[in-house]
Amino acid sequence: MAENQALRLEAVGKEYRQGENHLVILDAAELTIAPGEMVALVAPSGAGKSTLLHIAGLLDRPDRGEVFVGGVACGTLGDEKRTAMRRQAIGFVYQFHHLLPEFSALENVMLPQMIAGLPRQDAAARAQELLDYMRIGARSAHRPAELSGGEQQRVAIARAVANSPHVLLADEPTGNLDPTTSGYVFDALTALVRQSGVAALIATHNHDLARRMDHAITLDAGKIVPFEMD
Ligand SMILES: Nc1ncnc2c1ncn2[C@@H]1O[C@H](COP(=O)(O)OP(=O)(O)OP(=O)(O)O)[C@@H](O)[C@H]1O
Repeated sequence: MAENQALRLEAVGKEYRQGENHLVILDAAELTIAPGEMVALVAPSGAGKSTLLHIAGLLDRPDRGEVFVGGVACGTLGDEKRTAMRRQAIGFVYQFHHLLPEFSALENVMLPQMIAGLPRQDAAARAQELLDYMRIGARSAHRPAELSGGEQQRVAIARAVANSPHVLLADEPTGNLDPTTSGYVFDALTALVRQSGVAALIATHNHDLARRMDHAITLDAGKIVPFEMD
């Protein structure tokens, strides 16, 4: 891949048709995110934020254009290869942690690695390392219900990068936290992105967080354009 392109959207188009209605969500949209770069996606409700994240995350296919993940063109991949690519090369973080309640923090971070075929011991070592990095290593035996909201979200972030993905997609990753906790979790997320070299696209309505990223973008009539903050 081009050194500076962990995620690239090239001339991406997406429309929804419902009866007479014809909704253009993405129109020749262009986006490139380099390894270790953080891009804020700040878009009003209904502008197409989820559509963009789903297309970048290979959960949905564009009508036109191409998505490159780690330099690989994903448009022509069959369903099985896309799923494998999604599991290996893309990490997701949501507003709510979606951790598995019956497993410990460590096991939650081990699981995606074991699904990818890593031996249990190696997965455990990597999971502990990531939890330590997220400053939650001492809580690795706790189940999600025994963790605070900020701690749960740290585990979810560690899980998202467990397979060393090229791309991290996050949808309001601190949206459920109070401002102080949100700031701490965002600090940990930033350190992890910089250290791991994952390319991060982070949807947020929080302008303070958006300001702390490398760029902020928004959607305007289907185009991806810079978001101007006041
Ligand atoms: N499968 C679909 N069929 C028809 N219209 C859809 C479909 N999915 C989304 N839309 C419409 O496309 C537009 C963009 O949807 P999307 O979910 O991407 O918005 P969003 O920016 O993520 O909004 P929010 O922040 O409220 O979740 C909306 O007007 C939505 O109603």
